[in-house]
Amino acid sequence: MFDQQEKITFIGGGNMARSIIGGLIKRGYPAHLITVTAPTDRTRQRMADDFGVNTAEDNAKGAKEADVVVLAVKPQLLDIVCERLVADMGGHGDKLYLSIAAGVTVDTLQAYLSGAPRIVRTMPNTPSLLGLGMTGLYAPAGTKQDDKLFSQSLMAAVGKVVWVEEEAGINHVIAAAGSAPAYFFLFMEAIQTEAENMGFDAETARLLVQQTAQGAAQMVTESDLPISTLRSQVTSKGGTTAEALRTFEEGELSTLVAKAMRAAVARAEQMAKQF
Ligand SMILES: NC(=O)C1=CN([C@@H]2O[C@H](COP(=O)(O)OP(=O)(O)OC[C@H]3O[C@@H](n4cnc5c(N)ncnc54)[C@H](O)[C@@H]3O)[C@@H](O)[C@H]2O)C=CC1
Ligand SMILES: O=C(O)[C@@H]1CCC=N1
Repeated sequence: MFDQQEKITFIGGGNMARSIIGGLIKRGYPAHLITVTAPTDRTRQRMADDFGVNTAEDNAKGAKEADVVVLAVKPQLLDIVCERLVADMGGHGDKLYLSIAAGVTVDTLQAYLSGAPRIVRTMPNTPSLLGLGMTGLYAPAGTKQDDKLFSQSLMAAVGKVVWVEEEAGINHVIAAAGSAPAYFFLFMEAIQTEAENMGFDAETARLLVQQTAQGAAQMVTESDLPISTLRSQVTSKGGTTAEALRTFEEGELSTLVAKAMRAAVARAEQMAKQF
């Protein structure tokens, strides 16, 4: 599975780092090659207990020996974290830096990392934890093939990957995949709530929604048919689904989804100017 096994340090042990690390360990990446840095004892302890990885409180200590550094802190912290990291390590160390941060461009990262030449941007999502992630990758012109291949194999270990040619494509991946699990969760929450209002207990309402969502997703995955055909197979003429879908149409659901995705892109663009 992993042709190359490098020492990887994750700077930050939050939701997304956890999802990727959990996925990597599940796929057999050696835990002793992974280090996570985080300021709180609790996060470090959980990472060590759950995945058997190394931990460090100090970012530079954790990253100094690494071949690959995954930047997994919030975008607004990246400047201070990166600048401190290279200062404490005495330079960027010519490591491969993989950023998962939304809205921070390669140029900006390079400036934060004292000109580090090996930077790849990735945009994963939380289902990586189950090996069902969807990640977009972007490497600037001139990136070595080895660095591209390693970044790709790392993210492919926790799901599917797509490369984008232009850096702006990362923002489109955010809208369609990075942020999108939350859209589906919101939809599922709404169904669950209304099922409860209709009289189902919470456990049954959750079962109804989770099994249906999983079944629908699996049908899309396993079928060659367009998604619209799968939809029409559920929609009997003059039946119940048609009425429900008509209600969505009246509420302009598709327009609303497009608007939401564009809002995600706009926010990423705004963040790129801000951070
Ligand atoms: N959560 C998601 O679904 C996705 C998140 N991302 C990106 O991943 C990055 C992290 O996001 P989350 O994991 O959601 O955030 P989070 O808040 O769960 O995790 C951030 C982690 O950084 C740690 N941290 C804070 N200050 C630190 C410091 N000085 N040094 C080292 N670690 C420090 C925190 O302890 C925390 O564990 C963000 O840049 C975000 O844009 C990308 C794709 C999806
Ligand atoms: O909400 C965010 O900014 C991050 C990036 C994609 C998912 N979570």
